[in-house]
Amino acid sequence: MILEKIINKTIEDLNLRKQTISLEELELKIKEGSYKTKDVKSFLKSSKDEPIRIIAEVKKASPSKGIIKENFDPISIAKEYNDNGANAISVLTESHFFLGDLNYLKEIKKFTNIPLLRKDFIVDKYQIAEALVYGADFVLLIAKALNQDELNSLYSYARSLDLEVLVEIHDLEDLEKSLKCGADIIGINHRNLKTFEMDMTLCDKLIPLIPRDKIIVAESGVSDIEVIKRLHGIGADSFLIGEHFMRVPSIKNELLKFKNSWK
Ligand SMILES: O=C(O)c1ccccc1NCC(=O)[C@H](O)[C@H](O)COP(=O)(O)O
Repeated sequence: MILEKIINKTIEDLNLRKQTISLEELELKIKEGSYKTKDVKSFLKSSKDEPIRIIAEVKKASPSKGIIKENFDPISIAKEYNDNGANAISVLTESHFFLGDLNYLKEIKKFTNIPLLRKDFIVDKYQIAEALVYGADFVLLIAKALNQDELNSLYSYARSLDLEVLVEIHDLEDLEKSLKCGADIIGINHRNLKTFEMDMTLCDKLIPLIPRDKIIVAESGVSDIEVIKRLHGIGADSFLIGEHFMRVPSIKNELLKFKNSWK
């Protein structure tokens, strides 16, 4: 199963990185440094002035599609996102299956004025401390990859560092877990991470069950202005879009089109 495979590899890598710098050392760095995070919720919550919020992803490859973007330049992609109305940038940092890199976060942080998401398979506090040190403003926690205690503990740890958390769900059981851990930002991933199957009707089933004060992010498979309009109409605040932006001739045009789709 792909999710298990990714997580096993993640843990292997993590154990290697811990030999170079320990969690205690990372935490000391955080204590002695000045790592200020942005107010992520204000960037992701739909408002009258700006109803459609976009989290644009820097994504070279994926387990379901293989290489998505040849001649991948994460810096110029992130610049285009930052300069053309994206509300946040999702930076894939997983290196084996998505060909991401933690250093992309650090580099992208230097010139962006919108929040950065560390998009990875987080199973350990260590990755959360790393996320802050490398420049993230928020982290992804995947409900399907964690039991309730793990989710609660990683969530609290992230919040204790002032990192916001996007809790990703795919079904009712995940939704219950996300609410129990106190998530304020809930991502509904249309993609089943175990089978890669897409269910673009998932928001219709899950959004009505989510308290109205939560920020809702529709994730994966979004490439169409009609889908954005429809999902916004039923309550989605933000849209996490990766592959589509990697394939279009002009990210700028596509971002503008999506952001204005409510008009
Ligand atoms: O993208 C995949 O194939 C994938 C496979 C297994 C686990 C996670 C996966 N993707 C992570 C994501 O959630 C997406 O990168 C993100 O939602 C953007 O999706 P898309 O717009 O479809 O690229």
